[in-house]
Amino acid sequence: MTILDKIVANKKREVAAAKAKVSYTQLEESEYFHRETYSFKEFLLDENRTGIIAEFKRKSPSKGIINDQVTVKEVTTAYADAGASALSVLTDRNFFMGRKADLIRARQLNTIPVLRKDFMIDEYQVIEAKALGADIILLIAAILTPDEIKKLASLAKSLGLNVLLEVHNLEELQRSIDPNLDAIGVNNRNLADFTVSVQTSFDLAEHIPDEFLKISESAISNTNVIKELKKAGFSGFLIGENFMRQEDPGAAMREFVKDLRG
Ligand SMILES: O=C(O)c1ccccc1NCC(=O)[C@H](O)[C@H](O)COP(=O)(O)O
Repeated sequence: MTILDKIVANKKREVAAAKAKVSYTQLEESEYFHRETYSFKEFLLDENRTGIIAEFKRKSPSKGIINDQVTVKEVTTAYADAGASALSVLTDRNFFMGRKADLIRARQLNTIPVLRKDFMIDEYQVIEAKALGADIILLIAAILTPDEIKKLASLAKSLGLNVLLEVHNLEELQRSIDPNLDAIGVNNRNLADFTVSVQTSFDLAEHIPDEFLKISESAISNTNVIKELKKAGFSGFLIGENFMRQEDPGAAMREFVKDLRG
């Protein structure tokens, strides 16, 4: 069983428990359920911002604990001040030490798009994402069929959410493209064996149709890579560990952005 299989098996149990605890009606009564979401595209292409989707990530299966000493408040507000185009907040508890409450907190404190970073396998989670205050959901091609992607993406769009599809290779990309997607993210981390290579983004860039925003995800740790990715057509850069492993992730992002704008 791969780690991804374990995450999905656990997620099925988690979603069943969440459904038993909070009904669809209760989700729809949330203060955020009827809010108008921020446009991912508008923030990513805003030249006053950086294209960086800055992630709040305490722990990961590949690295263990990264940073469990900082708060959502100090980190996400500093990320936004440093020029993040969007925030990514992990809500998976077992494998990433994330919490749904982290997403609510990030929403309360910030006025830029927030991505619910989780393993979406069920329509309930999409509705829940809207209720928690998310603007963007992530669909991971490696764990979904093309029909599931279509169904989840179409539900998300009907709720005003932006949809980011994550792929790791050409086969996943070609079988998963759907008109309801806003952005396609190339994950530079192989989720089966955790090896990382930014070359994956460069290799897939030309295969992503131009109507989708192109995002490069994971293992980005220097600004020269971002400059090269921009030349290859990427407008979004998802960065987690590079900032979160520092004592002050917000300050780390500020320095990074200074260098990027250099
Ligand atoms: O990060 C992991 O170890 C991981 C393992 C299994 C599934 C997903 C995983 N990460 C999710 C992500 O996509 C990253 O958190 C995100 O792209 C940021 O990556 P990084 O900048 O390398 O922290």
